Amino acid sequence: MGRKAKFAEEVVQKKGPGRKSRKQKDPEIPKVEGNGVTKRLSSNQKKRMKKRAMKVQEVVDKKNAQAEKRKLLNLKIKEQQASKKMEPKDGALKVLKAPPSKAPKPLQASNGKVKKPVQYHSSSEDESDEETAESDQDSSEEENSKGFTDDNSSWLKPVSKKLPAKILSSKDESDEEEEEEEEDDDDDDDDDDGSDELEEEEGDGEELEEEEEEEDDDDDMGEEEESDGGEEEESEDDSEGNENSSPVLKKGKKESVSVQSLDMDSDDSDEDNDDYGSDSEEAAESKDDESDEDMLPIEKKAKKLKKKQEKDDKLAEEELQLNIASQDVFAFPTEEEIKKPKDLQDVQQRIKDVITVLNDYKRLHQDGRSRSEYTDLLRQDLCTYYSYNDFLMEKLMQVFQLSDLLEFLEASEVQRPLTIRVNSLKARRKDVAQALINRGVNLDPLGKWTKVGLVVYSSQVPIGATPEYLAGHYIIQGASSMLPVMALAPKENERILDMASAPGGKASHIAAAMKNTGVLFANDANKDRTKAVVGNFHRLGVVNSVITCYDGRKIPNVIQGFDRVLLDAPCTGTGVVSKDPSVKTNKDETDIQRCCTLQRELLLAAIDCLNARSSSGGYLVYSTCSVLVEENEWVIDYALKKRAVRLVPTGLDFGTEGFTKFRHLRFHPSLNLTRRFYPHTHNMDGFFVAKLQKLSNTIPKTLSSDGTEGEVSVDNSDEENNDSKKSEKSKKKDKKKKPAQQESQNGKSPNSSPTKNDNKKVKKEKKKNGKNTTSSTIINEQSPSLSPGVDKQKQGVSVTKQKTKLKNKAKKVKSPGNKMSKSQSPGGKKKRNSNSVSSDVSTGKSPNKKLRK
Ligand SMILES: C[S@@+](CC[C@H](N)C(=O)[O-])C[C@H]1O[C@@H](n2cnc3c(N)ncnc32)[C@H](O)[C@@H]1O
Repeated sequence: MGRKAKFAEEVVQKKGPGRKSRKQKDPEIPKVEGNGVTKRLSSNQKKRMKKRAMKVQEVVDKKNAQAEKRKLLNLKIKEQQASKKMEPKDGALKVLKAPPSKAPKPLQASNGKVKKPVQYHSSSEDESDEETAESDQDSSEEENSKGFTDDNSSWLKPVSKKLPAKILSSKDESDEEEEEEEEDDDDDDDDDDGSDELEEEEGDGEELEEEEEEEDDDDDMGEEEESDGGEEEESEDDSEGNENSSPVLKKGKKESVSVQSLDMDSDDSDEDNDDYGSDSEEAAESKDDESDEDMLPIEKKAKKLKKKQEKDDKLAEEELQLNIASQDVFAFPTEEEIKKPKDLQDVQQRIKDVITVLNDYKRLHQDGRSRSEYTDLLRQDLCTYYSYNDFLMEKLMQVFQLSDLLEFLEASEVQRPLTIRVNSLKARRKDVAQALINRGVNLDPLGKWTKVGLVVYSSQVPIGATPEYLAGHYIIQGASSMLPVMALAPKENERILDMASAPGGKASHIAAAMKNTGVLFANDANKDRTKAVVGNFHRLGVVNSVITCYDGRKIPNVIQGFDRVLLDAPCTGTGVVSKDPSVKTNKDETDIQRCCTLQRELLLAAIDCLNARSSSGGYLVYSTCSVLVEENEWVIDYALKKRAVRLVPTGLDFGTEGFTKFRHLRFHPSLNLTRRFYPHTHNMDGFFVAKLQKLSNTIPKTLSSDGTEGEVSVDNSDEENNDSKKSEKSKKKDKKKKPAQQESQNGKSPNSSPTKNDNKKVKKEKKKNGKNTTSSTIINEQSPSLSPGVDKQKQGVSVTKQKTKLKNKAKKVKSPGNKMSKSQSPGGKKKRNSNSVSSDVSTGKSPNKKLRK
C-alpha cells in the first residue's frame, strides 16, 4: 500500500515495557549553564569535567596543605630558636622595645620539645591549622587507600634522607616540577580526551544502533546512563589507579618534600611572601629577623606590622610634605587666627607648616615675613599645643634644633618606663628578676651599660610594695639616675660625699658600690628630706654612712678631704617634665638665675671638699635633671675657671656630647666630655653628667679686680700633681711638709679632718646599732660640728690661706711660668682655656651676670 507518510516516522510510537525501558531510570533535570543556556552534557563530558575538577581540587588542596605545613614548620623553627634564646641577654638599652611577652614556658614542653604554638596563633591561623590538619588527614587517608606502590614507596619513606638533596634543589626546580605537573595534567587530559572520543564514538554507535532498532530516547538515555555508570566506575577506578602511580601526585608529593626542606633553610621567606610584600622586603625582613632572633613569633609579626604601618605613615607624611611643598606659600595667619586658633588640630597643622617654612625659609617664606615672625608664631603655637610658658619654650628652642625640639616635647608628654636598681648589698639581679617574674612582673635587664638595672614593662603587683622591695632588694630609680654614680665610680674604703643626697637614691647606690666600706657622707640641706635618706638606708642595709643636714655651700668649712664627691644639684627639672608637668608653667627667668647661682656655689664648695691628693680619687661628678645650658655646661665652665679642676670622660659610653658652643657663648672645648641624656633619644629622663678631677687643693686666686680670670696662685706641692698622677713620691713629700702646709694641700685643717673623728663616729654607730642597722646620724648645722669646732676650723682655714698666699708669692717670684697654669686647663694649657671662652664670658662678665642681664 505505498510508503508510510513521513509524519508517521517522526512520531515514534512508544513501545511497551521492554528490557531496556524497565531498567530506565527517572529522567534527570538538565543542568542550566551560567549563561542560561541549557546544555546537556554527554556522559564522557561529565566524566572529563569531574576528572578535571578533581585534579584541580587536588592540586589546590595540596598547595594549601604545603603552605600550611611550611607555616607550621617555620613557626616551630622560630619557636625552637626563641626557646634557645629565652635566657634574657643584656643588649643595648631595651626600654624602647615593645614589652616582650613573658610567656616562654607555654612554648616548651617538659621534655624540652617545642610545642605547637597554638597560643600565638590568630583565629584565622587556627582555622588554617585545622584546614591543614584536615587536608593532611585527607591525604593520609588517600595514601592509605592507595597503599604503597612501587612508584610512591621510594619517596614516602625516606623523606628525611632525601632532604639534603632536596635542599639543594632550588625553588625554580619546584616551579619547573609544577609546570611539568601541569603538562602532565594536560597530557592526561589529552589521553582522557582520546579515550572519551572513542567512548563517544561508541556511544554514537549505540545511538545509531538504537535508531536502527527504533528505540525511544528514554531507552537511549537509560542505556547511556547504564553504560555511564559502569564506565564511570571503571574509569574512576582507573583514574585512582593512575593517580596512585601518576607523576602528578608523585611530583606533588616530591614537591611538598622539597618545599619543606627548602623551608628549613629559607625559613620565613615563604611565610612572609604569603603575608607581606615583595621578595626584597622579605629579604630585609629576614635579615631583621636574624638580628631579632630572640623575639617571639608574635613579636616579629607585630614588628612587621609596625614596619608596614611606619612605611605607610612615611608615605603619607611624604605625600603631605609634597602637598605642602606644592602649595604656593604657607599663608601666615592673621593676628586673630593666631590668638584664637580653631582647635588644637589647627595649631598642630600650623606647627608643621611653620617648621616646613623654617626648614626652607628662602623658598617658602611669605614676602614681608621675617624668620623671627615665623619663629615667634611657632613658639606661641608650641606653647598652646604643649602647655608650656613662653619663657621655658624659648629656652628649649635655644637648646634643641627644630626636629629635636618636637621630639623632645612629645617624649616629655610620656612617662619613661619604670626602672628599678637592684641593691647589690642585699641581692643579685637575676634573683630579684626571678622573684618578680614569679609575681607576674614583666621585666628585662635595663641594658648592657648597667648590671643592676631592670626595666619593668608591666606588673600585676605594685612594684613599690613587694616583699622584695620592703626587704631592700631593690629601689625604684630612673635609668638616668644611675648614670652619675656610675660616672663617679666609687671604690671600697673611700671617703665619699653626696652633697645633695635626699631621698638617697644615688647615695645608696654609692654605698652599694663601696660595698658598705669606707665612709659615705649623705648630706642634704632639707631636714625633712634627710628622713627619707634614713628610711631608705635602713631598708637597703646601708651601714657605712653619716647623714648630715648642711647647706652644701658650707660643708667645706665643716669637712673636707673627700676622695670623691657627688653633686646631684638642685635644678629646674626641665629634663623630667613628664614626671612633673608643673615645670612647664612655673619656671621663669628668676628661677633659672637662682638655680644656676646656687649650682655654681655648690659646685665650688663640692670641689673644695675634694682632696686632690687622694690616692684613689680626687673626682667629682656634677649632675642635674635639667636640659638647660645655664644649669649645666655654663656652671662647669665657670668652675673650670674658678678652681684647679679639669674635665675627664664620664666613662658612660652613650649620651650626647655637652655643648662647647651655645649661641654667642664659647665654652672650654673639653666640655664635649660632658654627657647629655634626653627622653627622646635615650628614653630616659633628661640628664646632664660631668666628671671633674681636682688637680690642686689650692684655690686659684683671681688677681684682676674686675673679676677677669688672671694668674693663678700655686704652691710647690702641686707641681707633681699637674699631670694628675698621684705618685708615691708626692705622697712622701707631703708627709715631710709642715703640718700647716700639708693642711692647705690636703684641704683640711687638723680640726676638720673627717678621717679620725668621722670614722670613729661611724664605727661607734656601727657598734651601737649592730652590723645590720644603718649607721647614719643626722648631723645638721645646729648639731655639734663633726670637728671639734667650726670656728677653730675656720681659723685654721684662714691661717692656712695666709700661709699659702705668702708661699705662693714667693713661688711666683721664683718661677713665673709655673706649671699650674698648665694643670689649670683641662687641655693642659691655661691659655687655651681663656681663649676658648668667648669675649663676653671671659672678659669680666661672668655667665651669671650675663644670665641676669
Ligand atoms: C636633685 S635632688 C637630689 C636627689 C638625690 N641625689 C637622689 O638621687 O636621691 C637635689 C637635692 O638638693 C637639696 N638641696 C637644695 N639646696 C641645697 C643646698 N644648698 N645644700 C645641700 N642640698 C641642697 C634638695 O633638698 C634636694 O634634695
